[in-house]
Amino acid sequence: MIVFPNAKINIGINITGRRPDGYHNIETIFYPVRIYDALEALPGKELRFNSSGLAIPGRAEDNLCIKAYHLIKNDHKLPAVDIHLHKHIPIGAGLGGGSADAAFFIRLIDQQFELGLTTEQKLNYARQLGADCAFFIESKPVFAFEKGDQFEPIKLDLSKCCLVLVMPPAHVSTSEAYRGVKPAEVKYSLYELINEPLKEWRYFIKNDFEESVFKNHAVIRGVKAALYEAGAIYASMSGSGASVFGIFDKTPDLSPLEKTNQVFYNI
Ligand SMILES: C[C@](O)(CO)[C@H](O)COP(=O)(O)OP(=O)(O)OC[C@H]1O[C@@H](n2ccc(N)nc2=O)[C@H](O)[C@@H]1O
Ligand SMILES: Nc1ncnc2c1ncn2[C@@H]1O[C@H](COP(=O)(O)OP(=O)(O)OP(=O)(O)O)[C@@H](O)[C@H]1O
Repeated sequence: MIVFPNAKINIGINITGRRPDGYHNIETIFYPVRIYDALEALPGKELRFNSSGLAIPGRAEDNLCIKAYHLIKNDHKLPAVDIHLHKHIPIGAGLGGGSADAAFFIRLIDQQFELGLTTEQKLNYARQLGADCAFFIESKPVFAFEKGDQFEPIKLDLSKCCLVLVMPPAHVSTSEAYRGVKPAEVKYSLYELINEPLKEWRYFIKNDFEESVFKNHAVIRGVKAALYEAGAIYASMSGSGASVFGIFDKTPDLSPLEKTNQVFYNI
């Protein structure tokens, strides 16, 4: 069976507090976008993982798909599987690529081997693999809170807009990005702010990582500014960076950015 894990963007992130488990409480809007990996798993002689496309840092046995396999195998009888991942979602981008692979792997194993997992069971496996992972079990627009793995569905449809994503030549570590932010309670929740008209978002909806990440990576700040100059209605870094998305009412001309960045149109 083959599945196509998609990336996400975060529209706003408020980091509201530190948790006793070392993580942070956040609020964010997750929105699925059309940048995909391809992931195949077939019953095999032994558990194997290989990949093509973008090089994935780290050892194959630490890949989140392998971790997901072991997690499910603790509770269910599973045959060995031969996994192939074609990696296309930029890594270290704030697009949740690794988390998407893990969640789609859980979905694939459930279907292929008819485990009959409930959504709640799949969410529980995903939550053990990473904070972003649970979102990809359903991969629908949601307001997320606590660690970013509890959800409230929202009605948000940007399909009439042109979404553009720019990946600059920079890499941001998620844990380092969290260390750079001083958590603060918010007066108005993103759950309400997201209902404001799109043209107002730039004045109210912020990503708390931007301030400290922009200090260390001027190139990312520059990309956001360039998107507004090109006519974006709203632009923001996604997650802890380094990618930046822009929402436009028509396809912008970003050819100057294409010289030094990877640009994805109509995501
Ligand atoms: C920045 C976001 O992408 C926004 O959606 C996520 O919060 C990050 O999610 P993720 O990459 O799946 O995060 P994990 O792999 O679970 O954790 C990586 C590191 O980020 C920090 N972390 C993550 C999530 C969270 N709510 N609080 C944290 O402090 C922790 O230091 C953790 O060691
Ligand atoms: N299937 C995978 N694809 C990509 N990275 C993976 C995968 N499995 C494990 N990893 C590890 O996770 C790290 C980055 O993961 P990912 O691509 O999710 O980060 P990101 O784009 O910064 O997303 P986010 O911060 O939103 O979770 C890589 O450095 C790699 O070592």
